[in-house]
Amino acid sequence: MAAENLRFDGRVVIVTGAGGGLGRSHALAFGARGASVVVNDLGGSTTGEGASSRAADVVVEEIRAAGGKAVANYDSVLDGEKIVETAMKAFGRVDIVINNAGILKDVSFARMTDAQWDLIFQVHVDGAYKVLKAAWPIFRKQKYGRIINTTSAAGIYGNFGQANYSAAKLALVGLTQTLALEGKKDNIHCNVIAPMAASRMTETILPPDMLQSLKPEMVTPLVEYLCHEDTTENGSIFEVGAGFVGKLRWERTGGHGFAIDKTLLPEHIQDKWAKITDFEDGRATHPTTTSESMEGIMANFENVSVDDSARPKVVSADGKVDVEAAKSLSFDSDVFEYSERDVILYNLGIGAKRTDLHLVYENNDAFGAVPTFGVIPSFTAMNAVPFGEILPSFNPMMLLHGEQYLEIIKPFPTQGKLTSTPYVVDILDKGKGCVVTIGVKTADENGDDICVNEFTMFIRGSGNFGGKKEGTDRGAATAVNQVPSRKPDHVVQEKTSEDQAALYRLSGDWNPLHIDPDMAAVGGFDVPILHGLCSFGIAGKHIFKTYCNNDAASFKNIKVRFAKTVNPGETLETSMWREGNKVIFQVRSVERDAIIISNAAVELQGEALKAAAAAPAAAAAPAAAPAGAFKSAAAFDQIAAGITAMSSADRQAQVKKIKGIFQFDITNEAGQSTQYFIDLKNGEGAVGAGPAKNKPDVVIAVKDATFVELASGTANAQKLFMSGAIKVKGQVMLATKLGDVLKANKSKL
Ligand SMILES: CCCCCCC[C@@H](O)CC(=O)SCCNC(=O)CCNC(=O)[C@H](O)C(C)(C)COP(=O)(O)OP(=O)(O)OC[C@H]1O[C@@H](n2cnc3c(N)ncnc32)[C@H](O)[C@@H]1OP(=O)(O)O
Repeated sequence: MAAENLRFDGRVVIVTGAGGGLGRSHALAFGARGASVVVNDLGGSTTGEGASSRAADVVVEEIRAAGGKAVANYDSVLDGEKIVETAMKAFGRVDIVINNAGILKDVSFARMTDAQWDLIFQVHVDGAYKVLKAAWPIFRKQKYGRIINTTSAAGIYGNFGQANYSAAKLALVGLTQTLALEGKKDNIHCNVIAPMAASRMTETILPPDMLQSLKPEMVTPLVEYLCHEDTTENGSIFEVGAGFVGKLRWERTGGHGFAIDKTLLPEHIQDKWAKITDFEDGRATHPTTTSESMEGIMANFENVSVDDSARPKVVSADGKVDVEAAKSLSFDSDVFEYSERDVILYNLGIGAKRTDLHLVYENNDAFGAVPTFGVIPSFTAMNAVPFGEILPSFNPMMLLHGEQYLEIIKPFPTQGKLTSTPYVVDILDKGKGCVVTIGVKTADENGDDICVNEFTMFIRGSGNFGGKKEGTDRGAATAVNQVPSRKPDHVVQEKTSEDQAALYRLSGDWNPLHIDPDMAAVGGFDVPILHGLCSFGIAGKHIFKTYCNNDAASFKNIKVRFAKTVNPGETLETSMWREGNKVIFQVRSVERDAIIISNAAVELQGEALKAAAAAPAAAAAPAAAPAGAFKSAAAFDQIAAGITAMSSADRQAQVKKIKGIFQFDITNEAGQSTQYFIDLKNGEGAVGAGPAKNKPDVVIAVKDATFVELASGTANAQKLFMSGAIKVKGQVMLATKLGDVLKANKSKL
């Protein structure tokens, strides 16, 4: 139990409406702690009818019986000066005013009369004013005063049937905050409480057991604390009841500043509504004064935009595009705040499996985003670009993502707040369409650049506006990245899910083209197509795993061209060729045998580059091979890649055409020789020492009679062959032709 050292000896307190409920509780408490109390109560009903001296007298008696000092006052609060006069006559001073008196006239606004409105304002607002107006000169003169006004949750939040009461109660908040400012220099403090307590005013609306826990005595201690001479709190709002005490403050969103020299239309407000109302974007503030409130508005005084005469006009009346004018435009930045959940959602959106713990489990030591995540923070920044103003014609449903370049400056943290700023890089006229490239710079919380993107959009049917056809050379961002003529060094296949676009869009690209069949039809597609950036992420993930050992610091940049659309559910095959510090790649839709990503490359750096430099280059001269083995690792790899690259469905299709048999004589280290073969007859693979059905169709190596399956063990099999541990005595025979991939490699064996 805390020592009761907050005393009010020598202080004089006026408590209005002190005949019962909260007022009585306040009066008794102050009386018990040494204050002289003026117990004011008109003795009317909760709705303001009648008057009697009894209620105040009873409380005065209670205080006196407990050894305290008190006098009664029966005046209406509208006669505030008489209440103050009572205090001055009885005790010679006033130190504290508790404006507690109040009545209700609840009725729906539709049925409310002027009298009901006026009466509530009179008792609550005028009454508080009258008492304070009389006490104020005394407070100022004695350089001391403490005031508590009583508001209500109904005033702060509104309450059905209490339009009059809500309005009056919130008026008391404004009164409090202004008196706090005006009284401060004279040591007059004013606070306002929104109590929830059982009283004559609440007993009709709350159930009895609830009323029991809402004792007025659970509110009064806050009033006592705020009124003590040592308390400095001033101008604050508190919610209090049933033992809970909390302070309230205002919160304002970061908002949006519109240019002050342009006509502001409701449509502009509509466009920015999400930003205007966003409390979660990290820009919200808690103004406590009118000057803090004005700061946002004052800052906008300088928000002079380029108006029609000053702003560079990008598209002329005859539809010509001034690219330099477009480049000179600046656009709003966008803040992207993300958590580990967003990282996981992105990784899942580009096909991460539940077993890829480093991509889907936040507690995994290597947890992080696939580096292609770098497109996500910048994506929404493009919303600030008025495509309609900078392009000759713009129909979002005719927009296709054409190319993407992403340069990673720093690996992405697994959570953070990033700011992205868009700018126009180029606008080209390709005849069939207009090609616009938007750059986006993204910075971390320290203001350091973390990545740069270039989004190239192809707007079909918007070309032929007399613009330039060729863009500038921007190095890796515009590199053509032709694939080498040799077979790929690595091939990875991944079947996308039918639901891939539905999942990927949750990472921020809400374009209906990818989900809504009707919108897809407007764009000329049979079904909603997959996001370009989803295929981009899937391919990036393949390279990240194959060449970077999932180390984000090894991934410098990536550039792709989206050559054809992809439907969710298709199998994507990424073929990769290492050329110096680049991994050139392309992505094929296996089902349609169509290249869907072309002109693509990832530049490596750091560990991945060192590892790649140390590894035998795919195009290097064949290594000296042990007798009987494949002539080079590359030759083996190419065969392996060729076979393993085929999906099961594809293999079935291939073998229907070829009916080929691979046959091997393989001698193990003990010199035992066995003939093995792969039978690709009739669409089924079989492996073993004799024809057998229903066995894997890609097993071609053996050590000590243990099969090594190429689909999962290419590197292992290669090592065994190259080390000479397994000797191929005879030669790989092709009984008949074995499809494009194997046929092309025959000569290399
Ligand atoms: C608002 C905020 C922004 C939001 C951004 C992203 C929103 C996303 O939701 C949208 C998407 O994800 S759409 C899905 C991904 N993209 C695709 O599927 C596009 C696939 N590509 C195509 O269909 C064709 O390449 C196609 C149609 C693009 C071009 O094919 P063709 O018409 O056959 O063109 P072609 O004759 O081959 O070439 C004509 C000239 O154009 C250049 N070009 C071709 N493909 C390009 C491409 N993908 N990107 C950029 N330029 C391209 C060619 O080089 C050629 O130029 P030139 O005549 O100078 O040689």
